[in-house]
Amino acid sequence: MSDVLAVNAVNLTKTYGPLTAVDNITVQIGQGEVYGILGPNGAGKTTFLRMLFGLIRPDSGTLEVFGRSWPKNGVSALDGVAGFIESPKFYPGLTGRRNLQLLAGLDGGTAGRRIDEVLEVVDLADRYRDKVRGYSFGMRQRLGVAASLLRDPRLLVLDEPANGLDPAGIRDMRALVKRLAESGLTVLLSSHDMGEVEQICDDVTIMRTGSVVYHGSIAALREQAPAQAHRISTTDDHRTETLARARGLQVSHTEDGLAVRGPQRDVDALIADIIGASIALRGLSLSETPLEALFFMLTESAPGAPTADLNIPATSGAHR
Ligand SMILES: Nc1ncnc2c1ncn2[C@@H]1O[C@H](COP(=O)(O)OP(=O)(O)OP(=O)(O)O)[C@@H](O)[C@H]1O
Repeated sequence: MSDVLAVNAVNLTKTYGPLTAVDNITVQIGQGEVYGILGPNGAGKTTFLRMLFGLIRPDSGTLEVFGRSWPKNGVSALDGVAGFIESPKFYPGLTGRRNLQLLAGLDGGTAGRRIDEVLEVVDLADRYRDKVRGYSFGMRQRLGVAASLLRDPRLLVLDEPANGLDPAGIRDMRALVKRLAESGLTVLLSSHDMGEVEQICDDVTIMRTGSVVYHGSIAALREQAPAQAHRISTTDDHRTETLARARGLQVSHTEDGLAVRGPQRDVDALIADIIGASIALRGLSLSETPLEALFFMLTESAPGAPTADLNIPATSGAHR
């Protein structure tokens, strides 16, 4: 496999009037990687993908896909790239197979011969005769992946593929993306869900209001994640806080009580202390997972603060 990066975006910026949607970001994805672009709504993920597909032009910076760029190579910059931004669109009155035939006709080449194979890959082989209007949202998303696979891509780009799916649809879509990734395809997936990216991707760029706040491996990010908090609410949170601190636990205040972090045995001892002190326990639950907590810290706190606190410079984990 060549050393050429699947995606090499350097110092990309895109503005809309006064708004900087993407602010000087660098994203480098090796061939065969399963890469996540993660961020809350408005972070700039879709704007980045639009630039990658040549739908909009960056104000500055360079973007190469397998060594090709729009300014130098025009539309052939997209050779080997397939995917969809937001939701794929189909003719609802035509069957899934007919829709794929029309797309294969536009693509030419060997695409037409791959229709049955790609329907099989996305688990729609038994529904290909049905009209798309009868498909669930998840089936349409999977048909979108099938349409992308018709082009036999080397890079598959998926913009929030699990968005709007029910739990079963999310499970099926994740399983599909994992299978595709295992087949050696380079996958670029945008998402606002840390759990999804953690399950599927090896590496991630986390964005917030147009900027990169982290890029590197999920494994390196996991090492920085804080301990999972227990959310506790009682009839006397003030005394509970004193008891928790006496146990050496970290305590912060939440909307409905306290968030307590520390070794499980100390949390267990605290619960016994609370009951021993005749304080009634009203609620006890685990907060978001450590990586989710880290994601919120990176994307929601004051600019500059999270990365400093967590010792994660925005450019940490540079993998080349
Ligand atoms: N065509 C446009 N004109 C003006 N502003 C835009 C345009 N496209 C995007 N923006 C703005 O750029 C910012 C980034 O939007 P973008 O859609 O890239 O974010 P995102 O991370 O994909 O979020 P979402 O998950 O909500 O799609 C937002 O503030 C958005 O309102």
